[in-house]
Amino acid sequence: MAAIGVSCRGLVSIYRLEGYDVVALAGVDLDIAPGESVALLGPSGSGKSTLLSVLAGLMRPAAGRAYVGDVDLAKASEADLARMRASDVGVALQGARRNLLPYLSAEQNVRFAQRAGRSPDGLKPTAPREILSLVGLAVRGRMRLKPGALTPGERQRLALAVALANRPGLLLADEPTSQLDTGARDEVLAALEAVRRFGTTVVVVTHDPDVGSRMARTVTIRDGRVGGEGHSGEEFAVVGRDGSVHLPPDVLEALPPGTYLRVELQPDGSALLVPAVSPANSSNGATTVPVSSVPSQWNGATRSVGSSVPIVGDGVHLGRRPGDYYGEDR
Ligand SMILES: Nc1ncnc2c1ncn2[C@@H]1O[C@H](COP(=O)(O)OP(=O)(O)OP(=O)(O)O)[C@@H](O)[C@H]1O
Repeated sequence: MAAIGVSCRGLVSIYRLEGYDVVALAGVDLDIAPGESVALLGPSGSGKSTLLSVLAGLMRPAAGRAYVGDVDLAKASEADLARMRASDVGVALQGARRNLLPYLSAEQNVRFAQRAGRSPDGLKPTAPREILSLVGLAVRGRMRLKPGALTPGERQRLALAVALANRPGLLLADEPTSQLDTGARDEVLAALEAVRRFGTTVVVVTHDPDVGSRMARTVTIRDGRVGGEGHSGEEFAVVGRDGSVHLPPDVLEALPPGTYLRVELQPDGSALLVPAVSPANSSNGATTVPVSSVPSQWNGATRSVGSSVPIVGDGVHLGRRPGDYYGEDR
């Protein structure tokens, strides 16, 4: 199946518990192009796994829009979601063993997943060996082994193979490298890269910054929203639809919540942050936060925004276009 993209606009996701609700996603705006490879990073509890669950069609958006290809996850019928899960989207849950049947060999696990799912377009399923070869497991001796006899890294790659059994256009993997040593982690990363080259969009949740640094794009989720992005190793804050920007953690230390700021647009189109002692007395003691020259991006096209950049917290609005990226001053 051809690679499938993702689009979220103001995506809200809520766990409804007895007596109270937990807002796990609080307005995610995110586009992932078909064939991209993206790592979702962020602190524990920030909403990464919830986002994965929504994209997998396992949880409905409470508000906002989310599309996987042309499937509208808020409006799709249960049958449409089941179809999407069976053929369009492959999911590797956290913990390889949760994805595998312990009494079947590696090859049989893939074959079983093919029977449980549905071959795209009614085509004959791909030979399990071909899928196992994609993740580096098509070695006869290994294909015949049961999950318990494989190494942890091989088990994780088998979990990916099972998720790929029906050749989905989008692979979602939750912490595929957790608890692996460096060698096994690198093999899993190589397998994910092979999957992407094969023409599958890859979205991975990870705590491991090293894993993030090996993916072309990282998206950091903070407090249920997109808090920043990394492209080719460079970090950017992202202007949200409401004009707000998450402060990067190191800037937040210098400008803690509650800090009053003046945001000054410069003639060259850049902007400065000016912390103020108090709004009533902002001319006394105000200092300028130095910011650096960076490009910003809009829909993938790089354009210059000038010699300094704004870094502002919730409630401070920039009046720039939503989705603009700003580099952090380092
Ligand atoms: N089944 C659930 N019931 C209630 N609240 C939940 C449930 N799952 C997650 N949450 C809450 O939703 C928020 C987001 O959790 P989520 O698991 O998506 O974050 P995460 O970034 O994946 O965290 P981690 O990295 O620790 O897995 C957290 O406040 C969490 O406590």
